[in-house]
Order: sequence, then C-alpha cells, then structure tokens
Amino acid sequence: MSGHGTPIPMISRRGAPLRGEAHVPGDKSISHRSLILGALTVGETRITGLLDGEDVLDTAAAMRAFGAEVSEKDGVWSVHGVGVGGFAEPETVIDCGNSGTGVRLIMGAMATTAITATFTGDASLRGRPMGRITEPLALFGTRAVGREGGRLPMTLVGAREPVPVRYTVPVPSAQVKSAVLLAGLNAPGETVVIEREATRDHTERMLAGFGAGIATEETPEGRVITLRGQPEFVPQTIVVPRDPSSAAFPVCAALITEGSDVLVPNIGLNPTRAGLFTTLQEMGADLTYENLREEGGEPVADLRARFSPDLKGIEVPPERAASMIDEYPVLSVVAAFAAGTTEMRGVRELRVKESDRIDAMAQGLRAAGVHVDEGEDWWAVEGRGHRNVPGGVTVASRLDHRIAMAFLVMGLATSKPVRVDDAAPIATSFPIFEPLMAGLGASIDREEP
Ligand SMILES: O=C(O)C1=C[C@@H](OP(=O)(O)O)[C@@H](O)[C@H](O)C1
Ligand SMILES: C=C(OP(=O)(O)O)C(=O)O
Repeated sequence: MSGHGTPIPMISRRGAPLRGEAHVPGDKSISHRSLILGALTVGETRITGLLDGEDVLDTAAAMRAFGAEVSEKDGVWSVHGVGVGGFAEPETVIDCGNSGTGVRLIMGAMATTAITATFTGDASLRGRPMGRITEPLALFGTRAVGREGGRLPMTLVGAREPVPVRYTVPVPSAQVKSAVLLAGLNAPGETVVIEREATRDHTERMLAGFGAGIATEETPEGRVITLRGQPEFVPQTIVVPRDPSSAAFPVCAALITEGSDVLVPNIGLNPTRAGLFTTLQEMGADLTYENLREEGGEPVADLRARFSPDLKGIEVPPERAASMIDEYPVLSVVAAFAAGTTEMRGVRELRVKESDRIDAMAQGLRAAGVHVDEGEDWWAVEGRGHRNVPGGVTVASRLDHRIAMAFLVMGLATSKPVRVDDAAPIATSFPIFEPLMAGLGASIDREEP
C-alpha cells in the first residue's frame, strides 16, 4: 500500500531521444472489475494481463477478506468466487490503500449483503469524498457511518432486505455508476442507473460478459442502464487489455522529446477512454493508430508516437472530459511545450482525485516557468513552445501517481532537470514505469531521499 514507505525522490533530465517499444501494464479499471466480478461468481475465473500495481493488489486482498480465493501463478490469476450475495463478513478493516476505484466498487459490491465492513485507505484516500457512494447506497437500505464530510475510515452495514433503485448519477463518475450497479446485483428486480455524461463502460461490458441481464439505452435524459438483479454468473476467462492511461506517459514523453519514435503495442482504445489521443492529434501530434483490431470485446491498437515540434494549443471540449479524466496532468505537460494556450474546461472532478490535480499541476508548472490560469472547473496552460520551458524545480507529488509521472515526463524536455519529491505512488498503477522509461532511453533516475 502506498503512502506507508520511505519516499523515493526521482529526477528527470533532457537526454537521448526515446526509441523502441513500450509494453505498458494491464488496464487498472478492468483489473479491479475482473477481481470483484470473479469474487461474485461461483467457480474459477481466470485472468491474464492483470495489473499487479498496488491499487489492484489491495482489491485482491479485499476479495480474500470477503471470502473469495484469489491466487496467482506465472502471471495467471485465479479467482474462486462466492456468488452474488455470498460475501462473508471480513474480520478486519479493509485497507484500499490509494485506490478510489477499489474502495468505491467494493463498497457497492458488499452494500446489499447482510454483513458489516469497515474501510480505510492512505492519507490521500482518507481525504476523498465517499458521500457520492453512500448516498445512492442508502436507497438500497445500506447504512454508512464515516468521518466528517463522508470520509474514510467508514463502516457500511449492508442492507438486510435490499430494494432495487433508480438513480441519476449527479457527477460524471464511473465509480459511482459502478458502485450502484454492483449493489443492484443482489437486489431483486431492476436497478436503473442514469448518467447524463457517458463515462467508462467497463462495468457494463463485464457484467454482460459474466451473464447479467443488462441493457443500455441512449435517451434525451442520458444513458439509461438497466440491470436485472440476482443473476447466475458464469465464470470467465479474461484477457485484460493494456492501459491507455499508462500508455499516455511514454506517448507524451515521445511527443516532446527530440528525435523520439516510440511504439506502444496492444492498447485498449475503448472510446470512453481514448479522449487524450484525439486531443493530442488535434494539437498536431505525430500520433497514429496501427493494427486497429478488436480483442475480448474491446477495441485495441498499437500506438506510434514521434517527436512533434509544432504542437498547437487547443480548447479541449468539456464533453470529452470523462474520456480522458486521468490524462489531464500529462496533457498539461504537453501543452506547456505547444505554441498557444490549451484550455481545459468541465474538469471539476480533477479536484477530488488522489490530489487536487489542477492545483498540483498548476503549482508545479508555474514553478517551472509556465503560466497557468485556473477556476474551480477549468484551467488553461500557456504554452512556451518546444525548447522554451525552463524547468529546474522540485515538485511535490502529493501521494498522486499521475502527478509524479507527469512531472518526470516534463523533465525530459525542460532546459533544466525536474525533480519529484516522491515517486513511490507510481507503483499504484504503473509499477514498471522506471525500467520501461529507462528501456526507451529516458534519463529518469532515483536520488537519495
Ligand atoms: O471506474 C474507474 O475505474 C475509474 C473512474 C474514474 O474515476 P471517477 O469515477 O471518480 O471519475 C477514474 O478517474 C479512475 O481512475 C478509474
Ligand atoms: C483517479 C485515479 O484512480 P482512483 O480514483 O482509483 O484512485 C487514477 O488512477 O488516476
């Protein structure tokens, strides 16, 4: 679990071009869901390509605490689940580490079973809002007691006689949508979730794959998702695609580093996740999809990114935000090397991630010589153009893996190096970031704490 160990300061500097292939790890969102749905299924679910980052390992440990058998051998994960409604009461507190997805989906999955569980996490997760989950779960009959402001640690008392619900998600959040759907699994009848803005749909796809009756309809109200409760799940064999949110880092590093040419193979390109790549292409990035195909019900391609000296600032449309929500930190780094301003609107959710990502990036970019304006739900980065970003700063990663990786990417193209105070959180989502970037030729090194 992150946030408990010794800080790992790292420094990145301008050096050789990045070249070669970047084999990024499995998709974090799909990995959490594979373990949770496997744990709700009697029989053996087998998973390959699972992300073995700390966030997902914490979810695996939680599934064991709820009674599932979870093991790994030679990269193949095996989950023997307990069935929908079959979770056992955990004997100890469930620690989800740094993972919002883990804690929120697991709360949903246990909320309609007659057990009680207490959840906590690291200092970052303990600061994040859980009311957005406990409010809809209360409609099923679940009770929650947490700290002031709906924060962890928090105890959930599962509904004894759950009723199905109809719920319109008030914020664009796949975690909220998924928590309600997972709770709806053990409620009799139909649970309906309505989302005004489409968010990542991995839960819907996977629920259908395990055999649940689930239908999505596009209506003037938004996407209406109807789930029939108490399904008989059938164990699955799951191949997790590689994570587009992790691919973003070597891709963006290649775009801003002179002479680079990097291939990132087998990336999941579900349209609810691919907004960054569209945005980069609009900015003039030399970024192409090769070998576009379908694998395991998800679109997949190899991404090729080459150094792009003539990037232009653009306005990123707010309706694209959900499809690239985790990519704004690294996009803001690319924007610093573009000509003109990049405006990012409709991104209030960035303020409640592992850190306040607008504030974290704005402070680090300003210290590195880049002008940034911001409001509650928007920010704008004034690009300085290629070779004109000074750098020469130490930035705080604030227990946030994406902030750490974004600034280490930035240092590959600034005039002076960029130091990150603690790169340890990177292990939550991208444990092989350091060797992978080194393999491409990037100058990113550890420093003495
Ligand atoms: O459902 C998921 O797997 C995720 C949903 C998003 O969070 P929100 O639901 O808070 O938008 C995203 O930021 C997170 O990294 C993963
Ligand atoms: C926001 C993220 O994750 P989570 O909400 O699961 O902590 C992320 O990975 O960028």
